Amino acid sequence: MELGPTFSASSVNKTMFLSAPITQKSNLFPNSWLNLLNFSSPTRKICSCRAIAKGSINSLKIQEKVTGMSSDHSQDLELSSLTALCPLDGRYWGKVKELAPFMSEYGLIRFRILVEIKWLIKMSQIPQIVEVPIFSEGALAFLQDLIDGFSMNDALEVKKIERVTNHDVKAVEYFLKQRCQSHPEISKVLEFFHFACTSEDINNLSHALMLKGALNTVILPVMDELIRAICDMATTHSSVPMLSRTHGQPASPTTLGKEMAIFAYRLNRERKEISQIEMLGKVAGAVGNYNAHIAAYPEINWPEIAEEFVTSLGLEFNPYVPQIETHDYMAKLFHSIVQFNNILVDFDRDVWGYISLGYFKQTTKAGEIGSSTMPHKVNPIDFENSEGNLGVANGDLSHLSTKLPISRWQIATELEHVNLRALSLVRWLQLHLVRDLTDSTVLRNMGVGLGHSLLAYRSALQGIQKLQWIELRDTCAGGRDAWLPNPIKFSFSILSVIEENVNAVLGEVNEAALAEDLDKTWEVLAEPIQTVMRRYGVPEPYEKLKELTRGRTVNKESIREFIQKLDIPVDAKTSLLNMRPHSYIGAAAELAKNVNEAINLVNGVQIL
Ligand SMILES: O=C(O)C[C@H](Nc1ncnc2c1ncn2[C@@H]1O[C@H](COP(=O)(O)O)[C@@H](O)[C@H]1O)C(=O)O
Repeated sequence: MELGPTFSASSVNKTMFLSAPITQKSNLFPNSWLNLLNFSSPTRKICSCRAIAKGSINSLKIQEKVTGMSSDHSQDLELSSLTALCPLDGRYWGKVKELAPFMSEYGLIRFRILVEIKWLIKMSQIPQIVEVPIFSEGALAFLQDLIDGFSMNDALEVKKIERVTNHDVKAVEYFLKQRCQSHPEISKVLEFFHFACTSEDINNLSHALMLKGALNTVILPVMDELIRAICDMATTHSSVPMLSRTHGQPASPTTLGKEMAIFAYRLNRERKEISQIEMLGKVAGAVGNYNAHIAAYPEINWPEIAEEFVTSLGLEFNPYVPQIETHDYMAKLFHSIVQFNNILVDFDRDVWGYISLGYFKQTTKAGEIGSSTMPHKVNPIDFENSEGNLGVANGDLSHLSTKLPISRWQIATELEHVNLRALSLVRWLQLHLVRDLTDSTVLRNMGVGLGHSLLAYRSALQGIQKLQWIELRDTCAGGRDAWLPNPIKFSFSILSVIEENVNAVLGEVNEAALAEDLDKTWEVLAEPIQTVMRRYGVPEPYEKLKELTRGRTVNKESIREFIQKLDIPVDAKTSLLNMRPHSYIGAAAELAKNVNEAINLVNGVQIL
């Protein structure tokens, strides 16, 4: 049960070639053909490279001589977590396997079985179809059992049939007919399995159900967990002052919590979008007009039946379709997940930066290695893993969302501009196909995009859990209460401290470091001072502050001296004199504290 398209050991001959750069040109492919291949997803690169590889046996032999490695290991290899080409099915299986019941080949067959059976039952409920009488309780239970009891052996049986039919949906139909042959009631209506259907009627409904199941059961709950964790960071550290860095330079202070709240807010908004996307379905036959249905039973209102059926599966009805469900909702869904993932990349990079600045310390685990050569290091590998996987996920999901809504005819128009060789291929396709199957193989990669997303969410969560915030001790040097609201927490990394004494050492050592840090940025008060001066009509406030601060060393004394000389009301002056970089945080603390109410967490809301 793999998340990526299956590559059996025997089909992965010449595996070594899969690492060949995709730009490598082969004699087998004219350049113009290479232009036609859209290599935007890793899995498709592999498929295409396999084709290129077939013509490259000679270079394999050369490679063998150079490396001294035997090239043909593939003969001995069986598919396992060590030989899987897709890391989701190998290295990361344990972290993503919950997706497999939905997103694998097994999952697809399972849902096809469900749809075919439900359609047969629907036929039995249409009064005009007298040939399929209402099923008895026993027959219904028998059919339900085929759905509920669907097993790996059943899936293998379907695959066995597919090896003969070379048609994956027909294989499911034959499997069901075989299974029901012995049932006295159902055996009489076997030909009403897949009645008037085209394969896409079964496929599109299965794909929608697979996606809905995977999102509701696995993806959305983990997204929620992640948003909750970031919200917790926001509220817990709502009042921890932090220097902002616009353009990487010290800027007006904020709080760490408020910066986290931004991410929680953004992620939550995208998550909400995802849960509001309507999953569409169709069951309108080979070209979307109920042609076969009407030919057999002209008296039935088939569009109505189709709508009833699609909605009974918990999906929205799409009434205007060609053969395929047009995949627009999928494009929207994958785009939204890409957007969610992009926000998370932003989060990962920011937290990575904060770790690097020493704002966070990461907990260590006995036995774990940070760097193979620099023993002191605790690398932010979880955030790096998350960012990397989000990139892979977005590559896949972006391709799905841009490719799926396009059918053969639009592609033909585009390709006409490419070159004449392409044109002749496309013309051939136009003449010979009423629909193309490019979506079929691409759709098998939904699990790849979702799997890498899931892995990235889990890595980010793991990274967050490892972040350690060290509470400043009450014993810290005085003066703190003047500028820090309680409870005060601040974190910082000290890469070189002795682990066992970490808390004791940090409380003291970093109190000094913290004070020094704050004293370094008194220039950030230039903004509030010049703004208060504007209020009280002091001429050229900006210019005066600029003269005082820009490119100069500014400290508490020089700032205070400047304020003392200002011709502004006493209250305003006192308030400015009391201000410190740490307290100049605006509404950041309140914004962070209120994040839960502000974003109206959609935790647990599922796609209906
Ligand atoms: O109801 C139909 O089948 C109508 C037919 N259109 C098809 N619709 C859906 N599936 C079809 C279609 N045609 C083939 N196949 C089967 O799809 C499978 C494609 O395999 P892959 O490229 O690995 O995804 C692979 O198993 C194919 O056999 C048409 O002629 O319009």
